[in-house]
Parts: sequence; C-alpha cells; structure tokens
Amino acid sequence: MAVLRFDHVSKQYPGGRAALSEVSFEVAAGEMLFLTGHSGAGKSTLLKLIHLAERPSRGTVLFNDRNLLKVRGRRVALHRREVGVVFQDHCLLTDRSVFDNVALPLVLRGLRRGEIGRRVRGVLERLGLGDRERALPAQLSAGEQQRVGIARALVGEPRLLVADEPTGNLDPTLAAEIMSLFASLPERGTSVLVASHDLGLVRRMRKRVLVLDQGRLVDDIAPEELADG
Ligand SMILES: Nc1ncnc2c1ncn2[C@@H]1O[C@H](COP(=O)(O)OP(=O)(O)OP(=O)(O)O)[C@@H](O)[C@H]1O
Repeated sequence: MAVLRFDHVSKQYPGGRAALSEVSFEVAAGEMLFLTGHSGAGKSTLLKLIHLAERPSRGTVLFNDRNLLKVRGRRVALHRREVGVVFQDHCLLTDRSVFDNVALPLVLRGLRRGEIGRRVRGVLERLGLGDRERALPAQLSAGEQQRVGIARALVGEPRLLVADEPTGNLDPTLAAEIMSLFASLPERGTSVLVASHDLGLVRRMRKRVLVLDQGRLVDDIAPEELADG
C-alpha cells in the first residue's frame, strides 16, 4: 500500500517560476527513500506539500489515500500528527529541557502526564538520549541536538517522517549515524523521505533515490542501480 502519492503535482510561488512541474511518484508503506537535486531544484517545496506548509498549484497529493487538497482548517493539525518533520536547524526551544522539547507535541495534543512520560522516555532511550532528558539544548553536542529534533518528530509515532537536509550541519561520522537511525525506522512502521544534496552519503545508504532538476522529477533510481560510492 502507498503511504504517499504525488500525481502530476506542480507548484508555482506567486511571482516565481515553477518550483515543481508535473511531479508524480509513490512511496510504499515501510519504505525509506532519498530526494536529491541541486539547490533550488524543489526539494524543500516538495516536502512542504506533504506537511501542508504549502499547497500545490495543480495536481494531487494523497496521503494514506486521503486527498490533502481536502484537508483544511483543524484537520491540518490532525494530518500533521501522522507526518514527523525534521529540519536542518532542529528548531529546539532553548530554554526548555530535552524532555520538554520532545514532550511538546504530546502536551499540545492533551495526552495525560503518565502517557507523555512513558512515550518521551521510550523514544529518548531508543535514540541514545536516555541520560540527557534534563539537559538544555545548549548543553548538547550538535549530533545530540539533531537527535532531540528527531525524537520530537518520532514521539507521536508518525506514518511518515520527512527530513530536510537533516545532516547538513553534522560531520560525516555523525551524519552516517543519523542516516542509520533513519534506516531503522521502516521496520517499526514509519516510512522515511530524506532530502539531501550530499550525494556520497545518499549513495552509501543504498536506498531508492528521486532526483529533481529545476522542479522536474528526472530520475527514480532503485537501490541496485546505484554505483559503489
Ligand atoms: N516562498 C517562496 N516564494 C517564492 N519562491 C520560492 C519560495 N520558496 C522557494 N521558492 C523558489 O522555488 C524554487 C525551489 O526552491 P526549494 O527551496 O524548494 O529548492 P531546494 O531544492 O530545497 O533548494 P535548497 O537545496 O537550496 O534548499 C527556487 O527557485 C526558489 O527560489
């Protein structure tokens, strides 16, 4: 079953040229794939259409067979519970502890304290942050901060995780660690779509790769077609 389907999707920003042109692809449940292309190719725009930060100008985006064009008003928040988002600059609250940062989406949803504690501690353990829950973001390394951002995206158990250049600020070893973490998510039921222009890293991961060029999807490369990096 497809968790995500783009059907002839185009996006034109007001006054700009086409950021996406006639893009069509599907992501299967439990799949991890990459989205790559030069700066300005449309990667961030494509991810924004998935978490409804932007709307397409033409075409259809289906998430779990739900037409996102019809998701409006308070349903937008419900949709976003099913899509975890990770950014390059993880946008952590600097005056809140690791625990509070990760708990935030669950607090906003009104979950009970006991349930929040159980879920937050579970995800922090999984990401190797079990002993850092009282720390403030500034007391963490860059890799740890990024893992907190990922924990916050995962704590709601989304169907799909989208990540926009999640390793852009990290050294190669940390970047590889974060990528292996992403690669472990599909077996737990979360599909993963990662935008990155780090071609070496993308190639080493041996996953499907979508290539955007000036808003067009110009290639869809299967893992077995990837050359050795
Ligand atoms: N809010 C906006 N208003 C107008 N034009 C925009 C807006 N956001 C992006 N664009 C334009 O849309 C095109 C695609 O941008 P996008 O950010 O999706 O590319 P990208 O592949 O993510 O680039 P990068 O790797 O540099 O982040 C670019 O030409 C960009 O200038």
